[in-house]
Amino acid sequence: MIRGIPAIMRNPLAWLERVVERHGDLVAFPMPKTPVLLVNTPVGARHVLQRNHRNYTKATIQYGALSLVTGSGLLTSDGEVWRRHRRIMQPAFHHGGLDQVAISTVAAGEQLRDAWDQSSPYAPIDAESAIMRAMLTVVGRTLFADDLSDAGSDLVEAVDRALRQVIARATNPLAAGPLTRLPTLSARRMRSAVATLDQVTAGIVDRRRAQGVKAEDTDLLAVLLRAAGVGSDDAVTTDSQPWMTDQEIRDELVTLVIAGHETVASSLVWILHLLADAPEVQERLYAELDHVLEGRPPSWKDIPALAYTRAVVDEALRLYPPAWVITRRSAAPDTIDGVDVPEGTLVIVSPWLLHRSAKSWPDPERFNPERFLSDSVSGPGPGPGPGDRNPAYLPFGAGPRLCIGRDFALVESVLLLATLLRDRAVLRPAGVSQPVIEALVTLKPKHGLPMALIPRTPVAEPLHGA
Ligand code: HEM
Repeated sequence: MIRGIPAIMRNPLAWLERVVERHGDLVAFPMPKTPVLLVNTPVGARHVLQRNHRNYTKATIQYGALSLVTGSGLLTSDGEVWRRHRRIMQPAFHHGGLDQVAISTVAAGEQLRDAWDQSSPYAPIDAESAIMRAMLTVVGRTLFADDLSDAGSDLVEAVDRALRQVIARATNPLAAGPLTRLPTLSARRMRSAVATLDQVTAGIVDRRRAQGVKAEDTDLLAVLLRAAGVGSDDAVTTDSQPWMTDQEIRDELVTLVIAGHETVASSLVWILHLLADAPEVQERLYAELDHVLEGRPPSWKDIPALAYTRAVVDEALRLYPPAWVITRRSAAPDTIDGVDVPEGTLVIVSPWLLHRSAKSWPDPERFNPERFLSDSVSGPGPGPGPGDRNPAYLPFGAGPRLCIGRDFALVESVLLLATLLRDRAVLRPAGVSQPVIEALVTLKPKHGLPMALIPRTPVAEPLHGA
């Protein structure tokens, strides 16, 4: 594996594909100090993430590198700290708050349409950076009750800089450990990006402390501040100690800024890319949007009727899972799918591989939303869709560490897509080449994604079954 480091760093997705092609679905790497096991069977992946999750921690290179930016937020922490934080934060992700997510998403989508319209008549804009900023404003409004639009560009840029350093360290074990403390250019870049994140999150907290936390506030920041003893007599405490320190609040805000906008933006960008090359999927999607919305902006209550839109989102998450690799470390010896796993093994599960395996998906490379269409009459709302029945489908992970923002992300994705395309068509401009995938913390198009949104006439054909 050490000899393979340049290849991993150059193109980790191609490297993973080559490994399973040559060595099968359970691959043990002969590493001198740390045993490493790539697990590419649905049963094995679910064993690690779900069935025997207690034996698998996040003490991995991937999460160690990420924690240099997020500290011990929900994504990177383990054990008692993780359990306490998840319990405190879960209510802010309750379904009751999703209508606010819907309102903010549609508002951000309308702004995005304006940006497209203002670029000299229907010229392309870089969908990647525009969607990234839009999703950041949704996170700001819904989770922190704050307007992040002014800080947007700085924040997006700081997150990008920080995460590039994270991935450089995570894909190159030589860059981890004591080397991270050397005053290299990369370390300086990381420090300056983290300083920007610190500054923006401190600003969010200061503004909210000054404004006060009301008993009826249910946004995430209110929940965190209450746990730190702010704004109410019944603050969540144990032995008169607040449940959260200022540092813990900072770590969770940075975690949510990163986990909450970059992932959703990544999935939306790949949806536009896939749609641009699939006229028949566009046609069916537009037929549903015309039928349900009749040209008006969507709202929360339209979601159950937007079943095909949701299937497009699910299928894009299959082909381009933003979290393309998930790692764990075994705490005690175990057996995965018949393979012995010594204590301390670094286990790698890749949704990218599992989602494109011909053993689990017929015609796996094809963009075919139909495979996710529900048989149910009411259509899917937020929450698990029919695709979740396939054990090889893990875009949001599995088990107790399942993404806390899954329903939040699905509402955002369905409604942003519906807002953008309710009377527009997405088009890859002539001369713009296919994007090159860059596997960073999420999957990104290497040089952005220039796309045009052009007005379209309503689809004449009635929707099948409508
Ligand atoms: C399409 C969008 C998203 C995808 C594909 C995604 C994917 C994932 C995955 C795979 C995990 C599990 C990682 C592991 O097991 O190691 C995860 C965890 C997490 N996600 Fe997401 N996520 C998305 C959106 C969001 C959003 C919108 C938020 C917040 C608003 C969020 C916050 C988190 C947090 C805090 C965790 C850690 C949960 C825990 O361990 O308790 N994610 N996400």
